[in-house]
Amino acid sequence: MDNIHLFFVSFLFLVPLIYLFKLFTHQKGRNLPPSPPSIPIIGHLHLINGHLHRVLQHLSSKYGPIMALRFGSRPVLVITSPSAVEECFTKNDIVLANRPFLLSGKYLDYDHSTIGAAPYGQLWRDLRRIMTLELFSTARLKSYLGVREYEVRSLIKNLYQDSFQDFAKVEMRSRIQGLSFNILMKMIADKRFFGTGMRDVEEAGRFREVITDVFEASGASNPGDFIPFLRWIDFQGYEKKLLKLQKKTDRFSQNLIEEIRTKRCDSSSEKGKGKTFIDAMLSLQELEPEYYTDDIIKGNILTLLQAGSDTSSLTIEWAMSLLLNHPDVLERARTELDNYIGQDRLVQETDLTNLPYIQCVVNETLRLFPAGPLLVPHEPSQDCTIGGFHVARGTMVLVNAWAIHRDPMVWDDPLSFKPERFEKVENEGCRFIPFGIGRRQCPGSGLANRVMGLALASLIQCFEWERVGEELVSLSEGKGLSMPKEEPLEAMCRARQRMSHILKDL
Ligand code: HEM
Repeated sequence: MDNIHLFFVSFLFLVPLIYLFKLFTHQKGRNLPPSPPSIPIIGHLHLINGHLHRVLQHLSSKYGPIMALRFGSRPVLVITSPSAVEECFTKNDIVLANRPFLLSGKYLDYDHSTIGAAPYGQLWRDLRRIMTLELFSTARLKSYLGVREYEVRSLIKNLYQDSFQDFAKVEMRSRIQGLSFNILMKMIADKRFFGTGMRDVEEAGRFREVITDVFEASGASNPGDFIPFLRWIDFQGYEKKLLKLQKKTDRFSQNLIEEIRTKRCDSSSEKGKGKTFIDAMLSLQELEPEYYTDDIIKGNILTLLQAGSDTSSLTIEWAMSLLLNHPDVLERARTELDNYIGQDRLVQETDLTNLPYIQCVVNETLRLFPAGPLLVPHEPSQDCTIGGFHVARGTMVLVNAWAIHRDPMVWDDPLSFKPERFEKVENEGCRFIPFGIGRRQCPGSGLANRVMGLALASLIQCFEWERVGEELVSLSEGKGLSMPKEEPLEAMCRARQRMSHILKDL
């Protein structure tokens, strides 16, 4: 046997042996969570075929609500019970506030320098503070109320033009995506794209497609993240794909920054400095240019668009699909609106606190179809215990919110769509976690709830809705981290007679 063959044979035998030895010595004497049998090198990766949240739910039903897996060389912990979630994000909240380093974070999060991907530390704290102040505080949300109402009205007006005479078949996905994208773009760059008839629409359309690709490429979908050897050879060309995506998103966000920079230069007065997220970041850049670089700004623009636009629009699309399949629920929501608002004006965002059933519909949709079915992966910065089990530093922790939301031990009749279940309890605790929990929980939940509530309420108040055919709207899930509906929603829509006098003047 020549040297090369000898090298490969020893490699084949030695690697699994070293791996098993390391595993054994590290784990000896520790109380480890239950785990399915694994295969050397790949661990449990061979079990992952299909939607990850579904596969993990199936495995957890056999191995328990705190289950250990290994994706190649990376240990993974899967949490599927409210009590374990509570322990993770109360006692262990700081330890678990870290994020794992994944390859997508290198390219799409500019070396993990965005609020979503940054490790728990100073940069993350600074970004979270800035975003709370500039985008998510109650005062900030109030100042953007006009933007949200304007965009929802545009959606309604647009639908009215198609449906004022009779029932018309309408495609909903692109309309709703345009709504949430425009709202975010106004907050980020004081710009709206869709519905303007501007040349930017094409550019934004392309960018929206890129965002969908980003969702597909982000997170735990790259085998090279788990088996380092595959990364060396760029298995399936994943790294190349990320690089290509990064180039596209980079150009888009750099252009936005340059536009605002030029506006700020043209106007020397403070008044010329706008109130957008980019303005806020550029003001900070003037004070600390080496800390708040263009790359940091670009990464966070992309994060906001990725985290904020598809999540809300997909949820509205799921909600409309569920309502079409449950006309009784739709009717009850409409009665609530008619009773409280009447027919002399359009519903406004400030009405939402008086429309509890609409909020129940939103919550029930988020329970069945959470846009982050596994939240975003967490990673303990030091060894800790969860449910009495030892969890090593560096383990990727996945919380299966989707499975908890559908657990019959936790919810009554969990697979049925029953918004009224949210009428009884004020605080659902750790069994309802569509926005995560703890210090890394979604900072955009207030914004999302306002947009989803107002959009749904307006669609219900102004239009009659029917399914395109006899059969129910399909509720199959498509590919992607945010669990989109597989087929874009189409529905029959007709403007309500009693609202026509308002709709025709929009
Ligand atoms: C239906 C709408 C939404 C859902 C279901 C949702 C869900 C989530 C979830 C599950 C997480 C991860 C929490 C964790 O790690 O435990 C998250 C994080 C995040 N979300 Fe949302 N989100 C929504 C809308 C938004 C909006 C509108 C924005 C902003 C415009 C936003 C911005 C973020 C950011 C920046 C993070 C990362 C936070 C961090 O790591 O510190 N989200 N979201």
